[in-house]
Amino acid sequence: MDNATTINTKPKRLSLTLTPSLATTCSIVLDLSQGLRRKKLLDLLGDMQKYGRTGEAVDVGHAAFRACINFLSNTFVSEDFVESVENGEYKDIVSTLLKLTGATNVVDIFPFLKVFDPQGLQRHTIHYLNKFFHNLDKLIEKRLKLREEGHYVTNNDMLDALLDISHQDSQRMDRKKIKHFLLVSLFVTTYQLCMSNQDLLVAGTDTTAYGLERAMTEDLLVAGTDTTAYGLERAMTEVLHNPEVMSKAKQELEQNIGRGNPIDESDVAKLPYLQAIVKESLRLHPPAPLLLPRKAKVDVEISGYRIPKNARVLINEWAIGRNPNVWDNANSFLPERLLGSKIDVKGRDFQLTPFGSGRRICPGSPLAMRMIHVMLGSLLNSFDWKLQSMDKDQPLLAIPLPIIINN
Ligand code: HEM
Repeated sequence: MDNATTINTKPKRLSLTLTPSLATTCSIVLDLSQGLRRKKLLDLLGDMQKYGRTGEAVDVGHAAFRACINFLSNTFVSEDFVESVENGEYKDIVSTLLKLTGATNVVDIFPFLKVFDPQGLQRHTIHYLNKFFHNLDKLIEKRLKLREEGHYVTNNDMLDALLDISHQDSQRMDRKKIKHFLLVSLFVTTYQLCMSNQDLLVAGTDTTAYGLERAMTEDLLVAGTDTTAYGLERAMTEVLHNPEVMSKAKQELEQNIGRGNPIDESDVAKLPYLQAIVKESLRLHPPAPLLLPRKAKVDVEISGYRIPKNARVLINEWAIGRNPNVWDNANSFLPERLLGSKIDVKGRDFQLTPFGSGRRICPGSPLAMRMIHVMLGSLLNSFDWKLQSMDKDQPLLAIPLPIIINN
C-alpha cells in the first residue's frame, strides 16, 4: 500500500473528447435510422390519443417502456419486438437467461466445483443462449435473402450496417460477431419485461460468473430499455408536478415546433429548455444510480482514501447529483440551473455523469438522449396532461387530454 498510486481529483472536466470523426460517424449512423424511430413515435402518440378520447389514465412508465423496446428493436433490426416479447417464445428465452445469470451459484464460493456445474446453471444457460442464437440466425437469413433480391432497398438499421461491414471484410465482421452484437443490443431491450427491479439488483450483486454470461449481466444491469424508459418517466413526472416548468416547456415547443406537432430528432438542438429539463431530471433520478462496478487494478489513493488492489468500487451517482456542496437546492427540480450552462452528460463533467465516464461510458447514450428528448417533447407538445395522483414516488399515472389548436 505504500506504493499506492495517487489520483488527483481536482480537475472537474476531462480534456479527453471523442475525435470529431468518431462522434460524427455515430451521429450519421443515428441520423440514417431516425425514420424508423419516427414511425414508432407516431404509434406512441396514436396510443395516447386513444387514452385521451376515453379519458383513461396512462401508466406513462409502461407506455414509455413499450415504446423504447420498439424504438430500439427497429433501430437494430427494423422489427417490433413488443408483441413477441409479451407473448412469444422470445420472452421465455430472455426471462430464463436472466434468471440463470441472476441465480446464486455455489461455484462462485467453491470454484473447484465449476467443472461439475452442480446446479446445471452453465448447461441451461448454454442451451438457452443457443436458442437465442438460432432465432437470430433465422432473422439474419431472412435479411440476407432479401438483400440478394436485386431491388432490395436498405433499411438503414444496425443489421444492415453490420452486414455491409461483413460484405466488405468478412473476417472483421463474421456471422458470429454479428450475432453477439445483436445479442447484447436486443437482449438489453427486453430484460425489464421479464424481471422486477428487485431481481435486477439481485442479478447485479450476486456473483454468478461465467465469462459471457457475466459480461451480459453487467451490460444488462443498466443498459437499454429500462434506463431510457425510466429516464423519460421521471422527467415527465417532474414536469407534470411543476406547472411552471410545464408552461415554459410548452411555450418553447410552441414557438419552435408549432403547437401539437411531434418533434424530430433534428429539432432538439433548438430546444435548450427541454434539454435542461432532461439533464436536471437525470441529475435527480439517474437510471443507473451506482453506474457499473469498477475494480482497482493497483493500490490507489483518491482524495486521501486508500483503495486496495482488486477492491470493487461503486460510484454513487445518485448521491453526487444531490450533493449540497456541489448543487444549490440540491433536491429541487430546477432546469434553469442548467440552462446556458456548459455542464453536459458526456462524461466530462464529474458532477453529472448519469451515463458514466471514461472507457466504459454508456455506448447507448447518444441514442438514449435522442429518444428521451423526442418522446418527452412530443408528449408535452401534443397533449395537456392531468395527473391522476399527486404522489411523486408512485408510477406516473396521467390522462393525456387532446389539445385545442387555434388557427
Ligand atoms: C437514459 C438511458 C441510459 C442511461 C442513463 C444509461 C447509463 C449507463 C451507465 C451509467 C453505464 C455504465 C457506465 C460506467 O459505469 O461508466 C452504461 C453502460 C452501458 N449501456 Fe447504457 N444507459 C442508457 C441507455 C442505453 C441504451 C439505449 C443502450 C443501448 C442501445 C445502452 C447500452 C449500454 C451498454 C451496452 C453498456 C455497457 C458498456 C460497457 O460495459 O462497456 N444504454 N449505461
